[in-house]
Amino acid sequence: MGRRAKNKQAAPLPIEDERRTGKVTEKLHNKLAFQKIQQRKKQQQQQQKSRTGSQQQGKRKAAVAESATGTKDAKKKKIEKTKKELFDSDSDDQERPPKMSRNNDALASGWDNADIASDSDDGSEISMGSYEGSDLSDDDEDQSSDVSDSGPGKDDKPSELDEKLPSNFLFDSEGEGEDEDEGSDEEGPGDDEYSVDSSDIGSEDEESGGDIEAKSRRLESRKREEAKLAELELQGMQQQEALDAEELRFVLPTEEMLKEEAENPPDLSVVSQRIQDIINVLNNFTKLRDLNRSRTEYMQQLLRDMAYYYGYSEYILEKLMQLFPVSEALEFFEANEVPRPVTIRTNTLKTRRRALAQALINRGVNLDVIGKWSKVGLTVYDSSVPVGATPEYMAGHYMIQAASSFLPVIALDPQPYERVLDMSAAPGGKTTHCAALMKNTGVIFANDANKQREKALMANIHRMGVTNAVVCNYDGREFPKVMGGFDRVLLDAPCSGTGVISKDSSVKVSKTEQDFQILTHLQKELILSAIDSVDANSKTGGYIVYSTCSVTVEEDEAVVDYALKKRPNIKLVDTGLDFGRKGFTKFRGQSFHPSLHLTRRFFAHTHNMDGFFVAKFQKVSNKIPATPSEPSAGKTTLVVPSGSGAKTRKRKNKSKQ
Ligand SMILES: C[S@@+](CC[C@H](N)C(=O)[O-])C[C@H]1O[C@@H](n2cnc3c(N)ncnc32)[C@H](O)[C@@H]1O
Repeated sequence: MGRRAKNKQAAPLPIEDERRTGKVTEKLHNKLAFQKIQQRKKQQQQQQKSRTGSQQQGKRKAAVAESATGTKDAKKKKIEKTKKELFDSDSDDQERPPKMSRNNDALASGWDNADIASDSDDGSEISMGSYEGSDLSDDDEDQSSDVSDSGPGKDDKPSELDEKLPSNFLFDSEGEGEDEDEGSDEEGPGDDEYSVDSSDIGSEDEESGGDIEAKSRRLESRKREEAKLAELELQGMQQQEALDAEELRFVLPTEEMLKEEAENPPDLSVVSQRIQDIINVLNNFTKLRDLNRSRTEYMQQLLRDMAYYYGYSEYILEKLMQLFPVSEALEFFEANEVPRPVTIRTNTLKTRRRALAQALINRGVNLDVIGKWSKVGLTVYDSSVPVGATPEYMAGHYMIQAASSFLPVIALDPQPYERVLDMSAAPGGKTTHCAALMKNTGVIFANDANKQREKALMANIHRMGVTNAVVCNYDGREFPKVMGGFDRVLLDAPCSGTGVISKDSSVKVSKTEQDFQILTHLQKELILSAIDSVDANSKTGGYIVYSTCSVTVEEDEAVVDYALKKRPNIKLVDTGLDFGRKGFTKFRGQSFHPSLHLTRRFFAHTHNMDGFFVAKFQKVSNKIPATPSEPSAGKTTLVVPSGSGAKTRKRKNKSKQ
């Protein structure tokens, strides 16, 4: 009791004193334990690094891929593992051969401490230097056995290692609870001071009630020690996570650096890496951000870098970025750099797909069907002959047509003997498709405001053997005054062409804010004309299809939403296309009619076809309710596509070309 009382009063020694005296107190014990954990982690990391080589990118990706929940899971697992290790080390102790004396137990514990100390990089190693190189991290059990085999028992001759131990080492390090610290410097080891773990309970000494009490206290002390170790382990893991996060943290370039970059543009590979880094940060912003920079700043840098890397104006790039989460935006822009597969549509007015495929294969064309969604499409993989100049092409057996261009006609679903208007028809890919579906019956009014482009329209009509088309040249907004009462109207509207950038890269830089204003205004006027040109009482139809080869919301959902508001006598219906993304019902603070989900969006990176938008309306009444003023300007606008994009020019009201 006296010793206990004395030890109770002893305040924990400062670490420096501990080093000097070689005493291992609770504080140092914990410190050393923590250092040991850190050391192990370093070793594991080094091993990991040598396995993964210098692929920093991969590591970053993996780290980013480890989402918040993933990280939590890993943390949980680590904690479980730590607990298990602790438990196992208990088991190890318990599995010691019964012949091991308490001295040996104590020495074994001393080894634990020596191990911890050996990982320390401070002066305390001096007293434990002899244990360096004894990596106990994985071999506690072995070393315990060694001790049991050859280590000093109470009556044994001390081994060389044992001699190097500070005389009080075992007692202090084991008896760390205040009641537990029975060993003292002066008195040296006695039976009572030796560390006893749970395996001792039930041993030869159990007859003594005092012993049991002491053992029980030691057991509790041991548990406390384990809990502390677990806590240290957790702290270690948290610190490691913080270090990892620090490593992944991406610091934005300063203003000076950006100025320097403006004068000497950086290598594209540097910009590409920075794009990836910023996306990583944005995907795990709380953890990886530079605390002095806002999300907006990261976004701005990302926009600048992506615009530079992919060659877009920042205006267009930002507009397109808004459609996707950042990492998907990257896929979108990447897909725009790759040409889409060449696709052709069989002209069923002249041939069948099987016969056409055979004829082309015989000419050295490598092709396949386009997909389940079309019975007339073929994808051309490669060809030893130009597919735009084969005898089959000249004979009008097929049209070279983008896969996405099939979609509005499938949605329109024109029927034989109907009266159909193709409001913006040139150069006629969709007109000739309609004619084929109508089996050259009924009538298609193939209109386009651009006379020049109508030459190609007429050429295609002739080549494809279409005999039910009437070509006309009106501004679409003049319908239905020119004529109306159609069963179906297709408005494949003039647009910015942001869905076909892989074909016409000029869109990346040519479109301005003003262009979008003019285009959307025109689209809104045209869509109302298209709706007004349909007969709601058509026996077979009463449908309008609006499509664009643009993916911007202002040209797509916003125009459709506008039409729904202006013409309550229409409703959106299913397009009949069983793939494609649903249109937006909400976008950047804008809310559209809930039925907008019936519209369909197509993207190169998700559907391997040009970006496209399709909406199908049904007209339920011919009465146009009175609505607020429509967006009619004092002048008409003709949008002339150049390639796939569109150029805008104004002309005086009503003056035809
Ligand atoms: C996307 S292209 C049509 C492509 C066509 N549907 C096809 O599949 O071959 C848009 C067309 O709208 C025409 N256009 C532009 N402004 C117009 C207007 N006010 N009225 C009618 N057509 C217009 C352009 O000349 C252009 O040919």
